Amino acid sequence: MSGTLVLVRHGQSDWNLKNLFTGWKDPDLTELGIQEANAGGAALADYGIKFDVAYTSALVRAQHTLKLILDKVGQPNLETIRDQALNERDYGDLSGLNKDDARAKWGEEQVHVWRRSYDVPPPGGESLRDTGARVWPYYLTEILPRVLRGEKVLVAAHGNSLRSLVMVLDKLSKEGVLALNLATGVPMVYKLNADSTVASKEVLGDMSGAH
Ligand SMILES: O=C(O)[C@H](O)COP(=O)(O)O
Repeated sequence: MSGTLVLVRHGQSDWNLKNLFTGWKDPDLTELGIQEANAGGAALADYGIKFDVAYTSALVRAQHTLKLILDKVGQPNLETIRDQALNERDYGDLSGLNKDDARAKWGEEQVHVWRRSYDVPPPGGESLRDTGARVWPYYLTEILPRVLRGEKVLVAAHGNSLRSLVMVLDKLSKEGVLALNLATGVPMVYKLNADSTVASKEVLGDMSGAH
């Protein structure tokens, strides 16, 4: 057994609440999002984990979530690395549009394909494959070596940047990833084998509400 990798999607953002495509836009957390981040931190505190390092994106909703979690686990000054490689998928021309308006304009199926498929990008944006093409190399070169050295690593990021990682860790197919949704603020605790494969996965909360 090597180290521990904890992945958590940011809490609800202001644009999540307004049902707007967000991508690389930079809204902060709502009051509910703050509560969700605190709940995720409390679950990790109850789990009894102490982290060696934390990673997050260049976007404030993930950075704020991370700060709240670190406060809850009693590590407010933990080494934290921010990198845009962990940013949410770029939603391109859809950024800022209401998701229901988009469904009315382009149809339910087309919007679902843009949001959840593996290799179909939204107009002017990134597909999940495009997102993974920046997330996975960053994970391999920066994060995984520290986990394999036995460190406990926390990553606070986004629904789709984390879906691109979870897809590989959980060995999901292109078809399987269509149904993968990550709830806001719910930590996923991975223990890895020496060969970087997943030894165990624990979800510290209710992932069923994810959509
Ligand atoms: O970027 C966004 O709009 C959200 O963070 C994720 O959106 P999605 O769940 O529609 O992919």
